[in-house]
Amino acid sequence: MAGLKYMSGFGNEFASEDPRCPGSLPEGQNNPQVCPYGLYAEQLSGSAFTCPRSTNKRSWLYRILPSVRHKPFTPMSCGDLTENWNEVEPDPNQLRWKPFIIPKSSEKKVDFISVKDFILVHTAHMQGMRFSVDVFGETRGYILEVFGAHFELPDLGPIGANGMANPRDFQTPVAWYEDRTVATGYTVVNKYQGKLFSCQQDFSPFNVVAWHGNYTPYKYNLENFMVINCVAFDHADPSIFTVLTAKSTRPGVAIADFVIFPPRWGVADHTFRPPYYHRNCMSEFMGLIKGHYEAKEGFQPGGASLHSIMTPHGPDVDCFEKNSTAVLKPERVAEGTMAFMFESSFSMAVTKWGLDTCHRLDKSYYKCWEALKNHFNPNWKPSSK
Ligand SMILES: O=C(O)Cc1cc(O)ccc1O
Ligand SMILES: [Fe+2]
Repeated sequence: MAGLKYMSGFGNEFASEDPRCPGSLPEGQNNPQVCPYGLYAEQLSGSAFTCPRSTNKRSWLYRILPSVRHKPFTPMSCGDLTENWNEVEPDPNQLRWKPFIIPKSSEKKVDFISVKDFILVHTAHMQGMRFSVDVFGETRGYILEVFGAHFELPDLGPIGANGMANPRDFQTPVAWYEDRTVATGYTVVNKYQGKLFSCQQDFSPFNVVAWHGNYTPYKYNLENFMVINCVAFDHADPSIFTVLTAKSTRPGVAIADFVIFPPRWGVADHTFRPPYYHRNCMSEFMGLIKGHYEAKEGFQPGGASLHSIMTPHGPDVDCFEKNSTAVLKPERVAEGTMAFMFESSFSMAVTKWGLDTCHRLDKSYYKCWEALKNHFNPNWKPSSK
């Protein structure tokens, strides 16, 4: 929304009133007998009531009409969205998708709801905050829906008190309401147990005049990430680039980590600088928002890759050969690019649409490693330093 103001901080207890209604936030209590301005009080719980304070999330919303005033939900077409994770056989191969096609403006309009299900990591069912999506011009996006935990900033350990994604760069919108009814009504879509349902109501759901709490939407500009990188030798694990983590109950093991590969300096000495070859007990789903990913040609903006649990992967042959002989001097890595990874301790099932119907699977992906040569020399001798 143009001109919308934001408050800065991550996970804060915020309080906000639409400036058109001063005093709309009840003072000293959440649930007065009658709310200021004749508003309705509604609590939105993002955690069990009894979660410890450190993980308890809830907000109190003061609405023109409460969310409950809607016509009954009825099932709607789910399109290619699925909740059946057994519809295709598991595939442990390296998978890569070409950029997903943006429909021509002459074709049927695609709205957010008909967007395909890409990755869904789920441990329990939980519904969340209502939102609308508006885009300007041709747009692609990636969505990660995490159930059972909320994203947190990762601990910084020896890095210290500052760095990586800094809390102040997260922005939460201030209260803003619209008091609108439209003849055609508003459609609210609810994803419930993996299926879509819709209901009609005659008033705007964006009718919160005042609110307080710590369960809020937020936005974060990835360019604000304070990048840490190796300044001596060897390639650091990509956990140094974690923006947010949704923790599981096992310490250090994430339901999902959101990791980025931002522009940075590469200065490591006597090191093969790009990502190493590896097999990981976590699943790695990657996307490229813009630019070029250092370890792979053929990974295009708007495309994606999935390297499943223990699936071997790493730099393509050109990247390996070039970087094995490169003269190492300080250089900018990933300038003008933004790749990311959703890393999860869960196995990821790919939908029928993703494997088949979308026709974007790059069937020749495996070939990028085929020309890797055997450089083994049994007579190799350490060179004198
Ligand atoms: O596979 C990938 O490209 C992501 C990745 C990057 C890196 O620098 C180290 C490990 C890793 O999984
Ligand atoms: Fe990887």
